[in-house]
Amino acid sequence: MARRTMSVLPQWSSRIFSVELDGAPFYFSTQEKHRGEEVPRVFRKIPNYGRCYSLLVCSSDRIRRAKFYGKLKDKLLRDLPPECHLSPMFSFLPNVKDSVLKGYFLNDNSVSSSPTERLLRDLIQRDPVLVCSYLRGEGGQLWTQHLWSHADSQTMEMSKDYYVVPSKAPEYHPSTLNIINSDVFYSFEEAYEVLKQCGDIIPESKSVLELLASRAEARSKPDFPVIVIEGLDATGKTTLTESLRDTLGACLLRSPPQCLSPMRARFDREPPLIRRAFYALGNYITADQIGQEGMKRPVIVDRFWHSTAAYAIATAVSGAVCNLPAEDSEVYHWPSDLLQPSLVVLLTLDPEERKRRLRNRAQGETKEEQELDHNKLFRLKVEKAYQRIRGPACVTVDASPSTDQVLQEVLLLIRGKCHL
Ligand SMILES: Nc1ncnc2c1ncn2[C@@H]1O[C@H](COP(=O)(O)OP(=O)(O)OP(=O)(O)O)[C@@H](O)[C@H]1O
Ligand SMILES: Nc1ccn([C@@H]2O[C@H](COP(=O)(O)O)[C@@H](O)[C@H]2O)c(=O)n1
Repeated sequence: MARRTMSVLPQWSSRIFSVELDGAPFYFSTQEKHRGEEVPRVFRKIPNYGRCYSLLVCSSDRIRRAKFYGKLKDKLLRDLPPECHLSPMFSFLPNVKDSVLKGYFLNDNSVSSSPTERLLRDLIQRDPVLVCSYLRGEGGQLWTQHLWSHADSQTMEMSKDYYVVPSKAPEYHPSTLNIINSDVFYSFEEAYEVLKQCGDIIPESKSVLELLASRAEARSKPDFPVIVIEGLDATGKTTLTESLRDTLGACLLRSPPQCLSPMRARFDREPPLIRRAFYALGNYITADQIGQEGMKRPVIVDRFWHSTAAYAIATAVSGAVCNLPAEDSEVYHWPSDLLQPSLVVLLTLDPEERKRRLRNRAQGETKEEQELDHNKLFRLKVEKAYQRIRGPACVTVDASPSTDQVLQEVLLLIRGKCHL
């Protein structure tokens, strides 16, 4: 039975595990023989009476994996004894794309191990999750990892035991390895496939697919300039795009487009794989609208692919800004089948002024926007990702002057770049 579990995960012993404590990663790996290595730091922090486990979500069905991972934390927080502490965890093959399994590291300090182990046994029988327990050797000088078998969970028959040993930080932060086609989509087909797979579980997917079925044939490049205005919320995009529309006699479009509004709230509650595919497809609908309107007059677009990619990357990458993929990473490349605007302007604003504008406006914020307010790190990552996207790259404009000054500055840029 243990062999069956291992076949789910080839190269188990080549995997690195990372546990995030207060946003900082602690790495360890496993090996058959112990050669006098130190105990990994994350285990040195476990009190003498503490027990630890790892839970990694693992299924060949990516929708099931995404849905279950989204629910797992709530379930654990609800059902585990209060003395259990959960930390985000990854298991990955160093620098290998798409090799990441996500889950949690569990430190159980409750008196009895029974309630936690009963819950974990239950989980591996019903859900796509791999559980390992970690056993402390005498004197706490050694720890071993035991991968629980799926099938014989009653007796917890173990697969081969491995020693845990410290591991160096990999070149690429593990949270960056699965971004492509899980968080950011680089073609219509890839995003479309995700929503197609959700048809049975999310009825709204069918409505989106129906809208996409009536997409206009791909057109040639619009005759008129296409100008995208990007920026965090309350940086002045609506104000500026409306003024540009009036000044230039342009058509104003947005992404996601109006026709997706009835489905948006539902997709905002879905895990990143599904939510991001929805926004990616929204860009293609907007692109079709741009294609039509751009033959008649200039087009101004309120958010487009920069927003989709920047928010997705910033959410996917955990920890510090330096964990973002490097500037030359393919993660920041524009999808080859998506219309390229003539100019992308990124409005930036001092955080305090942005907060002041948000307070004055006092509208409902999405969860992600509240996160921007509370989490400085997230905001910095979104801004950095915006600035790294290429093909086209964005031109940054300081949005703190008066509305008219910002308008004049952007008009100058448009006239310089687009000959309007
Ligand atoms: N240059 C400016 N100076 C002062 N206030 C501004 C300026 N531009 C916009 N505002 C005000 O800031 C608030 C946010 O502006 P706006 O709604 O245009 O931002 P937004 O980027 O479209 O936000 P969201 O993405 O959340 O829709 C509004 O109350 C608006 O009147
Ligand atoms: N092209 C887009 C536009 C938006 N998003 C996501 O929506 C949120 C912000 O939208 P607002 O309408 O409130 O400005 C933000 O959380 C983005 O994740 C997107 O992905 N792509």
